[in-house]
Amino acid sequence: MNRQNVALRVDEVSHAYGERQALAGISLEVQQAEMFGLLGPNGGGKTTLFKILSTLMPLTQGRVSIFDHDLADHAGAIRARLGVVFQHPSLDPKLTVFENLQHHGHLYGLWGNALRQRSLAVLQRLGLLERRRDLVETLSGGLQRRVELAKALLHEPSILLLDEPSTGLDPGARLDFTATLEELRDKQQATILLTTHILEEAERCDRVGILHEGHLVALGTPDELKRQVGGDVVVIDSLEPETLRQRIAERFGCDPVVVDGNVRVEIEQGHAFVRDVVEAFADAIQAVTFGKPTLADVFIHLTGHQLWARQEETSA
Ligand SMILES: Nc1ncnc2c1ncn2[C@@H]1O[C@H](COP(=O)(O)OP(=O)(O)OP(=O)(O)O)[C@@H](O)[C@H]1O
Repeated sequence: MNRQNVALRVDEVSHAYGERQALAGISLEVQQAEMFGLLGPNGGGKTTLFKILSTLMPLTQGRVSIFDHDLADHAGAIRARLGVVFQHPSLDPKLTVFENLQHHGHLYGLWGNALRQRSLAVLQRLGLLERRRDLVETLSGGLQRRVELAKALLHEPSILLLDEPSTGLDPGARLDFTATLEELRDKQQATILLTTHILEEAERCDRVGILHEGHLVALGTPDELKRQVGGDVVVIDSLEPETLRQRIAERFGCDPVVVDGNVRVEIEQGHAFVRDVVEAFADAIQAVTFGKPTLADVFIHLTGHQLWARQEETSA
């Protein structure tokens, strides 16, 4: 990694809420013009780290620097260089898109023609110019998120921090929003750090850090992380998973595990294994799925747990 181009450096950051250790010695770097995703299940520590980085919560242990400004000493200077999109809506629904931007601009000391020109430029960049006179409450969820982004960009920040930006968006709007972020990275050289528990969003980041119980359990490009999982992933639904797990281990000399009531095998040549396992244990198998590893498989591989509960998977 080129240390010259580091935009954000997190060094051994820990945080405890009373007895509960929410972050345990997190270190990572985000490069300029990189889109970095912090992926993790609920409770992993994403929001805690996000709050520290966005200066909402004091840093109690470790170091954070943003463009070589130390967070502990220069929180004010850092705040001016951050564009933050929070998980919860921060727009006034009864105002127009343009009015929302004007109010936000005033908070950053922008006024008059300069603010107007900058608002129009940001709206243009995000494809919102035509909608500037619309009340925010009349916009779709996806468009409202884009207005949040416009707000965050108004003071021309050096780094964008986004907390679960696509939560609540339908898959189409989510793809659209991620494409907007990619465009900002590619055309404006924007540095982006986002938290997410949505796989598709993490897959499109340049690099991903996986947070689990306050620890950074993996860090790398999505492809690098997926290569940590050996071969293909076969998941077998069985009424007696533990018995089947043992029988498969004995018969095939592999190392299956039971995760959430399913037998899970990481194996090369998964398609051939599926054929063989079904032939060998047809009586004990309800269903089999097989595929290339995803980041969810990386998480299981590293922690032995699912990234999220089943019902969230379908509704996310
Ligand atoms: N204000 C608080 N007081 C006490 N414990 C807290 C507080 N905020 C968070 N925690 C705990 O710290 C741990 C990390 O929480 P955090 O909100 O950072 O995780 P997260 O990955 O952002 O999860 P989520 O996606 O649910 O927001 C969790 O165990 C959580 O219960």
